[in-house]
Amino acid sequence: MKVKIAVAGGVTGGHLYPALSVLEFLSEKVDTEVLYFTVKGKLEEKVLSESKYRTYSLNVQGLIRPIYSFKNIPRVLKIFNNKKRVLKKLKEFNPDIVFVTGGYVSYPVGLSAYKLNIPLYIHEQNVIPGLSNLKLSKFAEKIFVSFESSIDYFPEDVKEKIIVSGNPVRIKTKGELKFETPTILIVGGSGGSEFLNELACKLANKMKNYNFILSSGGKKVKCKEKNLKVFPYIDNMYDYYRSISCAITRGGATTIYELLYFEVPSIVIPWEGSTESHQIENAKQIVKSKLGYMIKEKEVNLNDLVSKIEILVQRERKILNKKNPAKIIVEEILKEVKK
Ligand SMILES: CC(=O)N[C@H]1[C@@H](OP(=O)(O)OP(=O)(O)OC[C@H]2O[C@@H](n3ccc(=O)[nH]c3=O)[C@H](O)[C@@H]2O)O[C@H](CO)[C@@H](O)[C@@H]1O
Repeated sequence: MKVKIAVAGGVTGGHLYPALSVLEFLSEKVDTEVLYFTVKGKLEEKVLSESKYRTYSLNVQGLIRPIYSFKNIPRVLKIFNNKKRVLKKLKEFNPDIVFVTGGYVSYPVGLSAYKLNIPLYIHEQNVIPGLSNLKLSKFAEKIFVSFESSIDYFPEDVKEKIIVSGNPVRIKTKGELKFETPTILIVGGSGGSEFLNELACKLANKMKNYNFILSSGGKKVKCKEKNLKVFPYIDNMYDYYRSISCAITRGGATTIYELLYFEVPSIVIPWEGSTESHQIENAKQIVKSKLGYMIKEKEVNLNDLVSKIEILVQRERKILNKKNPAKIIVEEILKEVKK
């Protein structure tokens, strides 16, 4: 059996990695031919250049909020211009299924799938669904969500198509890591966070008996502390999640799901500039599952943070063997293709 699948979802790691996790699982099961719609110059073009998947680059931009801003006119025009290119490419490729994971690139791809009568599956990472996925939900055959509470945000007439699958986790390892000293990972999402970079410096300076690892997103780090190791990006997050004592992160949905999946004791400081403050809703999942704390940026206090870290690092870490949500989505894809 061979599956031809067209995929879109990127610009940030939060949209890209769940899609890649599904493709990895699918390729393990069956012979797979992939066409990935990418956004010019964005993260997915770099990551996918090292993969065996075929790509098709689009020159589109996301919409500025509020939506009815005149600045959006050229952006909407770009989306419309690209729609014709997508439709043509998709028709040529003629996939069995189209799978999108949100972000503005998903919209023209999902809409074209619907026009061409190709089954459309969508995955939403965030508790509050993104605009593209929400608009595409009525055209989709199946809608996968990471969290049960997302269901409330979808229109009534699409709810029967929703499956609470969880968020596909990417398992990429370079080998087991072992830390002698309690180690705290600080990561501000796929693009990094200047706020967390600064906080990492303050914490490393105040907590000399702990090791800190920071994924800076290539953004400036203004200190050189002995107990702070800085990487512009970490490729093998899987290895770190399994071996650290605790994490301090932003509230990106994919990061949040990974923390839940690997049961990492965590402190989440959501980025409040996110659309509709959706990172706050994501972060609440950590509190709900009693895995750690959510602190609003304005309420961050160094002494309070130190005591929270001291509590979290006491928790015992377990190595767990859970079902990857990617498997649930792959099973549904295979059922659809076999129809
Ligand atoms: C600024 C922005 O638009 N943020 C959004 C974006 O976040 P962003 O891309 O920052 O997404 P997430 O925090 O959800 O996910 C980041 C992903 O990158 C990986 N990673 C990160 C750092 C690193 O060094 N190495 C690495 O592999 C993480 O393990 C994770 O898989 O998409 C998310 C999912 O739709 C949204 O919830 C966020 O609000």
